[in-house]
This record gives sequence, structure tokens and C-alpha cells, in this order.
Amino acid sequence: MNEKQMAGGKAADYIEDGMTIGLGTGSTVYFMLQKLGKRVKEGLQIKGVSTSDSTTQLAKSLDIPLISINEIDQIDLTIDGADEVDAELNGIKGGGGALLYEKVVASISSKIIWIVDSAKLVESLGTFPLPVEVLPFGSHQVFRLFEKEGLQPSFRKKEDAYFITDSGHYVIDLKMESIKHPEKTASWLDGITGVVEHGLFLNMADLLIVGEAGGPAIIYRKK
Ligand SMILES: O=C[C@H](O)[C@H](O)[C@H](O)COP(=O)(O)O
Repeated sequence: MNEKQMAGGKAADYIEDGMTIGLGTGSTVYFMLQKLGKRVKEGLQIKGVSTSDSTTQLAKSLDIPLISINEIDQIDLTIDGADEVDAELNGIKGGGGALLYEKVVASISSKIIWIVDSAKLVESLGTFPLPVEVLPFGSHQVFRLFEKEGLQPSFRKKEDAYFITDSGHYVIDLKMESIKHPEKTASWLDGITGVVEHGLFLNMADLLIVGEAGGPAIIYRKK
């Protein structure tokens, strides 16, 4: 069993009957959804809130019942992947471009579990390029601002065209190497007009499940 499968499978065990579940996005969440689909077939009653078109498609193919986020005010548990996680359980997300919906879902979740393979653990965030979702209108001005700050921005592309998120925005990836003050960086990005969302997810995850050779490691966020 690979590490992603191990972490995804373990996380699905935390889902209880009657829960509303935030369904993250990505290749690790794929394995969680496979296991959840199995449990639903065996009679588990849940409602899933999807964070991307790809997760919606996968959940539907597995007969996992979905509910629109607009019909609820609170999610019991969200299970999502991450691109990098530090010891404080702060992370970078958005490698697959789903950061905006993932953050909206996270913001109304009572509990958040992240599932990762061991390569995602880092001492400090920033080796993974930080995704910033921007409005196409004015995006080149934002890009040049990042350039001036020395953040080596690049527009994310898909087959030579701009990568477009599920909500119709562009993504600019920033090479920050090491983010010394994640809170400061997050609030700086929050303050830039035209930035819709960024991939710094701080103080959000309650629990981290890491796939490891000897079995899944469970790490709680220090409160
Ligand atoms: O936009 C994508 C999401 O934030 C994913 O959860 C993240 O990129 C991790 O994905 P994966 O499990 O495929 O590495």
C-alpha cells in the first residue's frame, strides 16, 4: 500500500454516520473517497460537500451523496490533502488549483484532517511554490508586483494556455524558498486587490495523518 493510500484510508475511519463531510481534492483524497464510497455502499449515511469539479465527478462515480455548500452553515469534518505541512500543522495547498473552494469549505468546518505522504513534511513552508489565485482582470499588474518583491512569479499554464480554476480565475505560483513569517505573508497577500485567495492555510488543520513505512502517523495540532 502506498503512503497516500494509507493516509487516505485511515482518514475515512474518522467519518461517522450522519456527518456532513468536506471532501478535499487531489491524489491523496482520491484514496479517502474510494474507502468512503465503500462505506457508503455498506450503509453509512453522510452528505459530502465537494471542493472541486474533479472531486464532484469522483464522488458521483462512487455514489457518495453530495449537498451544495449553499444549503448548510456548518461541516462536521473536512478531509483534505496538502502540498507541504510544517510542525505547527500550517500548510501550503493549491497544487491542484482547488485552494479557493478548499478554503471556503475549511472556514465552516468544525474539524479538519489533512492527509499526506511523508514527503510533504517540511521544517518551514515555501519550497513548494505558493499558489495565489487571482482575478484575470488586472492579473498582470499583480504579477509585476510579485516580480518587484523578488518572488519569481509564474502564471500557471495548462497546455500553453492559462490554467483556469473552477471559479474562473488564474493561478500565479510564487517561489518563496522559505516563508519565515507565514502569518505576515498571508495578511500581505490578503490585502492585495485582485488576489482572490492564496494557498497558505494557517491554524486550520486539527489533525494530520501521514502515510509512513511503518503505518500511518497521527499528529495533533498543539493548541
Ligand atoms: O489544489 C489542490 C489541493 O490543495 C490538494 O489537496 C493538494 O494539492 C494536495 O494534493 P495531492 O494529495 O494530490 O498531493
